[in-house]
Amino acid sequence: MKILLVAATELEIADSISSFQEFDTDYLVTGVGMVATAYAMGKHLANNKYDLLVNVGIAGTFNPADEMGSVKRIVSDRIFDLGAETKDGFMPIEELGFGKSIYQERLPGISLGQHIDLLKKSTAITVNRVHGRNSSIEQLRKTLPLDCLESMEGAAFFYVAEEQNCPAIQVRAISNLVEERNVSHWDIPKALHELNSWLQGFLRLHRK
Ligand SMILES: O=C(O)c1cccc(C(=O)CC[C@H]2O[C@@H](n3cnc4c(=O)[nH]cnc43)[C@H](O)[C@@H]2O)c1
Repeated sequence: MKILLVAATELEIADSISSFQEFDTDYLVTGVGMVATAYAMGKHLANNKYDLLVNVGIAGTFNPADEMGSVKRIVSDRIFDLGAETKDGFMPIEELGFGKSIYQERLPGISLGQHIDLLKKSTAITVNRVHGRNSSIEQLRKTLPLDCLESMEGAAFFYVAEEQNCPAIQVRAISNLVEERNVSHWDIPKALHELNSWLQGFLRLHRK
């Protein structure tokens, strides 16, 4: 199976780069955010074809019960705030008639086995501005499922996979609770360790 690993930063996959070389697997570092992700993927996929795209990274969680470092499979991801403000609220892009904001994992008739099946499934939102103020987080909690993650790339990754009609999965390890900004609470080393352990196991099973 020809796989492309996609990550926002080199830091997120640094511990697996020797495995990519060992298993002859391509990887793409896009830069942080939806615009950088869509541009880098579109450019790369114009000249390269894959059987599976895999987006990996760290993420924030809205669920205080989630353990730092836990690895989740994002099955549905929404471009947050894509739409228009109205007098009393918000009109999503779907209602405006200009497209959609929710994108899904894509595994048409493909089984990737237990290594992916055993991961806990989650939904996510993808943001340009990381939530870090109590008032906006409290507001958001009223509308989101508790089991929801936040990243800065995921929905853009699924968008490009859909445009390219290519199978795609997204796997993220939790580095922080979405709370009032306090980076000292984040556990990026644990998230990176768990993410890369998962990734190396996955590559071993799905090498070319
Ligand atoms: O310093 C900060 O406030 C800060 C905020 C968000 C992310 C970072 C990073 O250094 C990592 C960038 C990377 O991490 C993903 N990520 C991790 N946690 C979250 C989150 O709570 N909300 C949104 N994105 C998150 C994101 O996908 C970035 O690519 C520093």
